[in-house]
Amino acid sequence: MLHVIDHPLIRHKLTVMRDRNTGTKDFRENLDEIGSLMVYEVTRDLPVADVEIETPICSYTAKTLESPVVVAPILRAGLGMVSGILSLIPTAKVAHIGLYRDEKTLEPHTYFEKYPPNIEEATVLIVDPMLATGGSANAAIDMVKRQGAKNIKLVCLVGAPEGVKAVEREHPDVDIYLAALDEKLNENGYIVPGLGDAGDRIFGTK
Ligand SMILES: O=P(O)(O)OC[C@H]1O[C@H](OP(=O)(O)OP(=O)(O)O)[C@H](O)[C@@H]1O
Ligand SMILES: O=c1cc[nH]c(=O)[nH]1
Ligand SMILES: [Mg+2]
Repeated sequence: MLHVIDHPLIRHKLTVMRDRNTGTKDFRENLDEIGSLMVYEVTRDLPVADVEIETPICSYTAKTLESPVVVAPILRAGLGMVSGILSLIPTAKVAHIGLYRDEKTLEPHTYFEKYPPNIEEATVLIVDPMLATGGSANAAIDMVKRQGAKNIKLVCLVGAPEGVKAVEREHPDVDIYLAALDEKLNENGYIVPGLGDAGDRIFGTK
């Protein structure tokens, strides 16, 4: 299921990121802030469990998060969303999924993976600013499923309809969260209007 998280603050910050004149510092800061704003909606349906506590006044059956959360950024660009998410879920563990998209074939290639233990019980948030053809997201979901993860959400900033369809087709059990659903992909596989190459803009590599 696709959720587009439409909020004036997210729209405003995304506009700053889309602007070609925005430099690395402001691009990073806005990505971080949007990550925080999105995670509030993304975690809305996390399961909670009863816990017995003593307030200063009385005994009380309160609620606590039932299962751990793992944040799994797709390198490199996904790293730019991690600190914003951890600011709201500071106890989350972090997995790393190293993937790059071949510039010509647009096929994803894996170069690194590292996971915290007990990922089977966790809610896994795969994060990447860009969902273009969906090849990288599908590969990342395959990878975490191979580790035993069952409860997976995909959190991206900007998605193309092509990428959304590809993930919905291969992984109908994975909810997709976007800050914006853009128009299309161009002939080079870039999202239109998009925000360019997220990794290069975050890390200043172009
Ligand atoms: O949906 P897709 O067609 O697979 O494209 C999206 C992927 O491309 C970008 O990564 P890139 O390969 O540029 O790596 P980088 O983050 O290291 O720049 C982006 O961050 C996604 O991971
Ligand atoms: O528009 C796009 C598509 C893939 N990767 C990006 O960083 N941007
Ligand atoms: Mg890139």
